[in-house]
Amino acid sequence: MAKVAVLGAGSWGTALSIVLADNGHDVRLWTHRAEQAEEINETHRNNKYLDADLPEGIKASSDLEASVKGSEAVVFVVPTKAIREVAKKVDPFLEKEAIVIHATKGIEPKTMKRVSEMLNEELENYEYKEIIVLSGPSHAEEVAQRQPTTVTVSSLQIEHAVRAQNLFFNESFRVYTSNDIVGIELGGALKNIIALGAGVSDGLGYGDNAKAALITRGLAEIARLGTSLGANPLTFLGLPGVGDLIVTCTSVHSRNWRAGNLLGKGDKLEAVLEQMGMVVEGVRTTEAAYELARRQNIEMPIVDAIHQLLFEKRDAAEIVQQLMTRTKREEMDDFASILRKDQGK
Ligand SMILES: NC(=O)C1=CN([C@@H]2O[C@H](COP(=O)(O)OP(=O)(O)OC[C@H]3O[C@@H](n4cnc5c(N)ncnc54)[C@H](OP(=O)(O)O)[C@@H]3O)[C@@H](O)[C@H]2O)C=CC1
Ligand SMILES: O=C(CO)COP(=O)(O)O
Repeated sequence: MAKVAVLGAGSWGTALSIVLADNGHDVRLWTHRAEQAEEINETHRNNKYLDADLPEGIKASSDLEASVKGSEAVVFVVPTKAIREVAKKVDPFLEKEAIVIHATKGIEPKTMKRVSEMLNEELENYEYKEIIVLSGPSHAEEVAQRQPTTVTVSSLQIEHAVRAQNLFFNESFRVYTSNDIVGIELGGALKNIIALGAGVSDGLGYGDNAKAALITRGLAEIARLGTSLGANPLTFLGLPGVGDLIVTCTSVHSRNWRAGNLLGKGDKLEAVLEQMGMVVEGVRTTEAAYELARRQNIEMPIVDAIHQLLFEKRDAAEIVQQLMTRTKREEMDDFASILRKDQGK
């Protein structure tokens, strides 16, 4: 069994630590707050973030060097905005034999970089092709209860993805592999924007028809942008694509859905984020996707609408009206263009 360092003691870092400890691994759950490490080690719980008893195999620590030293795998699970800071801090201690995995879902505003690209820039000894992402429809709350969950791990070097698959795979946590890291990271990050929209729709009092429309047309936007950036269009029909989109748009566990729901009910963004107390990745990813869509010259009306709501202080009901009254068009236009692109036409 391996020593594994999990960097980030929020809800997802804690849930992934449970999976690893269930598999018999010796888990170091690193937090930047010493008092949180003490609390976890004394109570075997991480109450602020997850309602679960933690297995004995998890030891929390605020000592980064001790956490990663001798680890066979290092798993980054801090929010996107903290990735560079934590990667810079951990770089001097990383041993080349360790595989680097991340389970963070976001795109960096301004640089428009995916998390694996940010890690590649910050970690001296790792090549881009070695970095692994873990993503899929997986709310921490259900993983902690060992409810059946499926995710995908991806790396350009498939043997790295297989090592991650072996590390996490168990009877309630089924892990697939893929080499489409671009599609998998984009699917996981962009669905958060659509989940904000699904929450807004519910907050406004709209029903299942509206939500199904958002999910379906949201998937078309994600696939259009993703394909323009080199992703395999089929990835968006998989777990880290439509799978994660469904779970995030329809679950009360989703922080993005919950934040959107409060916005739809009329609360202000700053108040909503303060109230959440956990990361709502879709907000910063909206900034990045809005710019990416312009750079790639891709039409993304739902992303534009969420951008207007979050950053241009537009009224939610007005934005829905604007989406509904866009120019008439043929439904499968976007898919036809994705297929043509995939076939090199
Ligand atoms: N929750 C889930 O079900 C899932 C989440 N994800 C993704 O995982 C990532 C992490 O999310 P999640 O765990 O839910 O977020 P949470 O908000 O639950 O926790 C974030 C954690 O990161 C810590 N943190 C924040 N900034 C820093 C920093 N600069 N240095 C060190 N630690 C820091 C926080 O510390 P502090 O307590 O001090 O604020 C906290 O422990 C996100 O990208 C999310 O999209 C992916 C799949 C499922
Ligand atoms: O990515 C997730 C589930 O797969 C978690 O989504 P939220 O961050 O919206 O809770």
